[in-house]
Amino acid sequence: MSEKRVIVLTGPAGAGKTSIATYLKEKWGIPQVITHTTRAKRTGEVDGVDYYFETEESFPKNHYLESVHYGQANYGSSIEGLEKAWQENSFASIVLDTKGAETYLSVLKEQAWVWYVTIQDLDKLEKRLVERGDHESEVKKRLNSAEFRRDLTLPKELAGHAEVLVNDEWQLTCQRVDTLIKGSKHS
Ligand SMILES: Nc1nc2c(ncn2[C@@H]2O[C@H](COP(=O)(O)OP(=O)(O)O)[C@@H](O)[C@H]2O)c(=O)[nH]1
Ligand SMILES: Nc1ncnc2c1ncn2[C@@H]1O[C@H](COP(=O)(O)OP(=O)(O)O)[C@@H](O)[C@H]1O
Repeated sequence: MSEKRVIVLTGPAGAGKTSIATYLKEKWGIPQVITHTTRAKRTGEVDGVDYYFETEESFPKNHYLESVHYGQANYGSSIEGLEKAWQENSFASIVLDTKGAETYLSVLKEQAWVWYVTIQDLDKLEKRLVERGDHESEVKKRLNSAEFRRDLTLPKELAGHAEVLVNDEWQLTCQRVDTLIKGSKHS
């Protein structure tokens, strides 16, 4: 398969988008497009690996395919970041909020393969964020943000254009991911 494609992982915070992006890299060698953000680095996060961490001054200097304000911070995905991942592999992944996913779909059309990641019991998202090590005050702000609440449901613009992955049981999610990837290689 030579045509370039990008798996767009979207859905609410804590649903498992980053975990799936890591699995795609480790199991399938699918590189992640690194995006830019002005939010503070969390413990364990590495600049250039998890995000390019930017200041309010440096953030506007990049060339964005799309950018959003999410919670308290700015986030943006650059054309250069996408090209860099595509140089490594014709298949890449990117983690975006649903607004970014809509933009990616409208710009890249069938090159964007949207996966909406969610869980059945949405009340469990808070527990996952706390267990991930996020500061409790940050978790509260995140859960109260309009963007978080918006991303709890699949937007109508993405309905019919997205795979829905219910990430309750990690092993089952891995099996679903494997099935999707194997299927894509025959299409
Ligand atoms: N549109 C868009 N969303 C992004 C970008 N980078 C990250 N996001 C999304 O921004 C939201 C907040 O990300 P983050 O602060 O890492 O928190 P998390 O969702 O709790 O892991 C998530 O929904 C990410 O998918 C980007 O470049 N563009
Ligand atoms: N199926 C699962 N069951 C329980 N915990 C999970 C599952 N998938 C991911 N997690 C954990 O939940 C937390 C949030 O996952 P993460 O991938 O960071 O979500 P997101 O990128 O969507 O915000 C992490 O600590 C992760 O290890």
